[in-house]
Amino acid sequence: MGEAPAFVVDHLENGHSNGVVVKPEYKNTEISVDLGDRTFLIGGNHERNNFSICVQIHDKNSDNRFSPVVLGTGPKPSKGYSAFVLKQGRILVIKKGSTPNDSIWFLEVDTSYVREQRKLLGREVVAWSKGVKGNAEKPIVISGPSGVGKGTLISMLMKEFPSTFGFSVSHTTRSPRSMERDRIHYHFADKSVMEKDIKEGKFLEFASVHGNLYGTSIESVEVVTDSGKRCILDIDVQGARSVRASSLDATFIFVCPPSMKELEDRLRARGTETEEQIQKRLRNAEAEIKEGRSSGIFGLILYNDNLEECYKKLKTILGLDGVDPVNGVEIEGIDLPTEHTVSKLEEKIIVQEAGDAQRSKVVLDLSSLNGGAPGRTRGILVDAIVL
Ligand SMILES: Nc1ncnc2c1ncn2[C@@H]1O[C@H](COP(=O)(O)OP(=O)(O)OP(=O)(O)O)[C@@H](O)[C@H]1O
Ligand SMILES: Nc1nc2c(ncn2[C@@H]2O[C@H](COP(=O)(O)O)[C@@H](O)[C@H]2O)c(=O)[nH]1
Repeated sequence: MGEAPAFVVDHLENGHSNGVVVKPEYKNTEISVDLGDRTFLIGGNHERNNFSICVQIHDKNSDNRFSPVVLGTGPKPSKGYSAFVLKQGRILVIKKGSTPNDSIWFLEVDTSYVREQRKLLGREVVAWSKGVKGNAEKPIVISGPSGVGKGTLISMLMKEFPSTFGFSVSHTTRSPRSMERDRIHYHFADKSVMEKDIKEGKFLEFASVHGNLYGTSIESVEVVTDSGKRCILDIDVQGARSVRASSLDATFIFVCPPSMKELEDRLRARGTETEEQIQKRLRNAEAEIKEGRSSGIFGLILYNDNLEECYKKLKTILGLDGVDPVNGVEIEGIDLPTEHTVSKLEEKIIVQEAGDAQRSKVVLDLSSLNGGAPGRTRGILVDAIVL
């Protein structure tokens, strides 16, 4: 299928008022993007005020204008936008006068992730994904029964490679253990709040595990990827299955204990659960190990018998043998001229500095895009030219 034609950027004169005060500098900055029998109205900040620009949909057939569920953290309001319809149900949005790390965004309106979420939520859905230069390593999903040593292995990895890996801090409704701190080990959440956030599509995955609710918010993954680090998720098998079914491309690792007896000994020695909870976790472990080994979710299975040996194998499969632990991946932002005009030539976007003096030009090559919501859109190749 060919690429849809570039759309027309309309600056709507009147903005929209539904009772929320709009900052004067962001008034009248809404743009409209035509896509089939719908117009996407992007910009202004009448709904979410200063936090993220607003998205509304105008259905041309019914002449109805409504607000979809907007997933992901979107761009902050700006003094102007340009947009282009790309193939595969995405709209490229370029901000004027923004910081390098907030300049390029993709609004997904009909990608497989959006279609999946639409089905799940039973409502119209769009999703924001920030555009970043180059490619980063895939997130790592680590699963395994409780007490097998996932947390221990992840801590070793983060200690040795502090600037390479970042931990996705999950939400849970279970109570904190004595050494656990809110927002470091988990976001300890109220069940009703977490359920509401799940309904609003804020979670990449969630599951009921050993009697409590656990989940990975989209924001938790974004925080890590935005810091330029490779994201590690410590989640149960049900969660791993959901991530596998999502559009997040990840490396899946399952950790097995040497025996059930050893698993039980480790859980007891950890001393964090009551006898009743230990029994529940051990009962669940049998099914988890069976599924972890046979479901095809996990591309890699590690046996955590001797901790040092297991850690060495983990580093080997992550390609970390002989890697300098100090240097992490750095994601650079995309620096655009503050005032600019934008044009599109096939899969290249040309951003030209406005004005008569020596003008700089930035060419964004979108031919190798990958990733996308939930998370970042990667693979933008950038050429900066000073004329
Ligand atoms: N290879 C090993 N040999 C002996 N003890 C180990 C080994 N790996 C981890 N342990 C110990 O086992 C206990 C459980 O480990 P850890 O807390 O990392 O498990 P986990 O898989 O993260 O559990 P949960 O899913 O409940 O969070 C800890 O006390 C840890 O020190
Ligand atoms: N599906 C998810 N599972 C998660 C998440 N965070 C943790 N977990 C799993 O829960 C059990 C129990 O953890 P504990 O801290 O109470 O011992 C463990 O297997 C974790 O992997 C999550 O966000 N989603």
